[in-house]
Amino acid sequence: MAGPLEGGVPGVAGHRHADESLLDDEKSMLANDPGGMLRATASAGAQVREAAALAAETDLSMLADEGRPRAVVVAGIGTAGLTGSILSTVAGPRCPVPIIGHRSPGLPGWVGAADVVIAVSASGRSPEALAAAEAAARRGARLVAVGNPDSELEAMAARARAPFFAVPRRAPARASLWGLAVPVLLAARAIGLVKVNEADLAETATRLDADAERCRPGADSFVNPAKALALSLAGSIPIVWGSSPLATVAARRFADTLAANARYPVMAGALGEAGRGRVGLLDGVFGGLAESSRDIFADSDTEETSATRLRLVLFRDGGLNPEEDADEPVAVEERRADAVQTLAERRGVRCDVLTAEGGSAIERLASLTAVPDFASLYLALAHGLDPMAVPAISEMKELSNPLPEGMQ
Ligand SMILES: O=P(O)(O)OC[C@H]1O[C@](O)(CO)[C@@H](O)[C@@H]1O
Repeated sequence: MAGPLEGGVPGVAGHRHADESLLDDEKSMLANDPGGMLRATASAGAQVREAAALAAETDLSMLADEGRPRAVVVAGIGTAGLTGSILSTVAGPRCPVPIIGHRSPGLPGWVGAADVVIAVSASGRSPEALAAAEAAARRGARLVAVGNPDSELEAMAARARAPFFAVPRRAPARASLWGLAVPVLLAARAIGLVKVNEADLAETATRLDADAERCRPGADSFVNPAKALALSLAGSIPIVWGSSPLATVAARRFADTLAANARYPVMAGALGEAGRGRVGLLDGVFGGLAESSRDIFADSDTEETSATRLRLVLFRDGGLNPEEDADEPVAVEERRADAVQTLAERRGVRCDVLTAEGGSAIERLASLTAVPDFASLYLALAHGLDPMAVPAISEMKELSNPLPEGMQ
């Protein structure tokens, strides 16, 4: 096994090869996760409950009173930005109002008084969310803000007399997905765009709790689906495809957490789109060609057996009310998912399948994010990486942000 990187970039340390034994000992795993990402991820169910309680205390009457908006813009970056995709998929294709995710500072030029802007930022200070909130207030759009209490975003919402969901920041944004997403959904519910009810939220929270229990650090790999998924992806280039729009949101989320926590390069997207192009990867040097040149009797250190390979992760979603809810018949999505599994099998590319469960869109989404979230943490830990501190993100901020005045 390769040792930690030496003499490299400060703060960049870890093992080139995943070490399964690092996932055996709960105590040392927790020590290797000093920022508490495992604990924060296990709080997903509690985040749903807390956000639902928060919404009950937030006065959203100003949103509801002004009736249906022309469009809803969800502004934010990273995990905050993903909440826009979540809202869009929960609202479904029959939603009468366009829902637009906006991930750069400010707002599109057409946004005005007829629209609703939901500005989301876990820290309450991303330039993307702040500039959107400021532009929304200036242009007279209805504004709702979601983020850290006592932040610039809260102050901006107060100045604009806009509702603010104060989501306490206890972990990095990527471990706070549910705390950010639920207020966005409940703001959209107040304007009649989604049908999330209290039972859906309670069932989603219960499911997230149950998955956190199955994926707990003390559970061994053979009973812990997240450790098993992490080890199955170790050393590979994962491809994550979603069979439906909802499953695709979960696939993109997995790509984000695998990249930020485990620092793995991932390709993710909709299977429908992939089937017209990217599915060709299965035939290429990391796919079928790598598998066909593998010598199963060779020493495991030889180039042939240790070559980087693709691993397919397929998120399947049978759909809930296919006739009413989807543009594409579920049977088509299912046939496509069966087909890609056959393609992978024919080429010897390993495929892990996760199937959505639950009675509402939000619960089905949760059922496709819980195990993968934990898997991204276990993959980081198996490589000796701290899943929280990402030197490249801090360095990127440092190098790209201008120095404060007087320090140039
Ligand atoms: O939700 P925030 O605090 O606005 O941060 C936006 C994004 O920026 C990061 O903090 C990285 O700088 C991500 O982790 C996060 O999703």
